[in-house]
Amino acid sequence: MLGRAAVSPTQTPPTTSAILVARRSRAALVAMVITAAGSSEPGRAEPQLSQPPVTRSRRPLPALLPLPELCHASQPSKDSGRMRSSLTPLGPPVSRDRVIATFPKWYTPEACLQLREHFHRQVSAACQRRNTGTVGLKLSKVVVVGDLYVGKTSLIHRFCKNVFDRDYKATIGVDFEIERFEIAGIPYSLQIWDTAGQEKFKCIASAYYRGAQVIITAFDLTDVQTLEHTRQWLEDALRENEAGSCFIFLVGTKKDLLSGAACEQVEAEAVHLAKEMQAEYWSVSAKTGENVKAFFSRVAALAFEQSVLQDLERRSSARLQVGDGELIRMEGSPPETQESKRPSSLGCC
Ligand SMILES: Nc1nc2c(ncn2[C@@H]2O[C@H](COP(=O)(O)OP(=O)(O)OP(=O)(O)O)[C@@H](O)[C@H]2O)c(=O)[nH]1
Repeated sequence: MLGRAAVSPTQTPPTTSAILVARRSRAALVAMVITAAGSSEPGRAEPQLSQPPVTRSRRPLPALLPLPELCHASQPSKDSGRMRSSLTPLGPPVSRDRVIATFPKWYTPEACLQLREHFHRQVSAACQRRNTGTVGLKLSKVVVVGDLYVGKTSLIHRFCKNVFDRDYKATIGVDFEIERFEIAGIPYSLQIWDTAGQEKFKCIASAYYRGAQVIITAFDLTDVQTLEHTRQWLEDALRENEAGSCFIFLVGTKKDLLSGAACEQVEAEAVHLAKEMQAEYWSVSAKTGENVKAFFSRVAALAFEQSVLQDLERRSSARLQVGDGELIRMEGSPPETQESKRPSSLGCC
């Protein structure tokens, strides 16, 4: 399991800024920066819920800081249903259900970031020519935020591990999973960050918002207050990122708990808010798995397209045409600045 520390609640946890390096069960090597949240002890946080009854088993998790290059090289090797991409000679094969050949569709056209049904023309051409630069080596950061108990962890676990746990274990600080895809024949990875919804861990979690390519704001379809809070969650996440640099998704969870009519009513409200937030809207259920794979495929495809377009743009702007048309390649253009530019052709946030 990536992003989870094997620290028992009974163990005395390391104090502020103690850095551990551990070998994870999925052979990931990560550096874990453990920081105490206020006066609360990492790994011993008691979920503070005003509402639902909870199982008091805890997720003894400190904040985790991955080393992207190590994480990328240390993916889980599940045996079944894998395809080996010709472009990933070093990594294990990508699971069949992570292969995206056609552009995944939106949930509702009323609140969607991209109405196209096909990959961007330039992106398709670049993929066909295998001219996608360093995109295949990139880990795109996805940050999931929202109130406690809305089902952020459950959503990620349903997608990454195909499991659902009825018991609530509060996330302490942050946690992450890495999912590898093959999109239009090109390897691509998402680093999906699960953040704590509890107020007292917000200071830890917010330290990990920076550099997000995708922000997922989650709310519970059965609790309208959590929808109202998404605005604030988004604001906090955007504060740590460059304006216009992130794809934003608004996701209603626990769809299985609502009847069709009740769901439609909340969805109408959520779609309205999504438009204001310039977000794409989805309703999902981690319990039944409804829409979970389709949703993350959409996230991966949009992030991939953006990465390819940015890479093409970065490479073309690094060339200066001179004299009789000879090209000079400029080395060392600042990658951060270039990376953070959203291509206008994507037409989103
Ligand atoms: N019926 C149903 N229950 C769900 C669903 N998703 C999550 N839950 C339940 O809701 C509770 C909270 O889920 P979590 O995924 O732990 O919530 P969280 O948002 O990660 O909470 P924090 O880590 O505290 O921020 C758990 O008891 C889950 O079993 C769903 O799709 N359907």
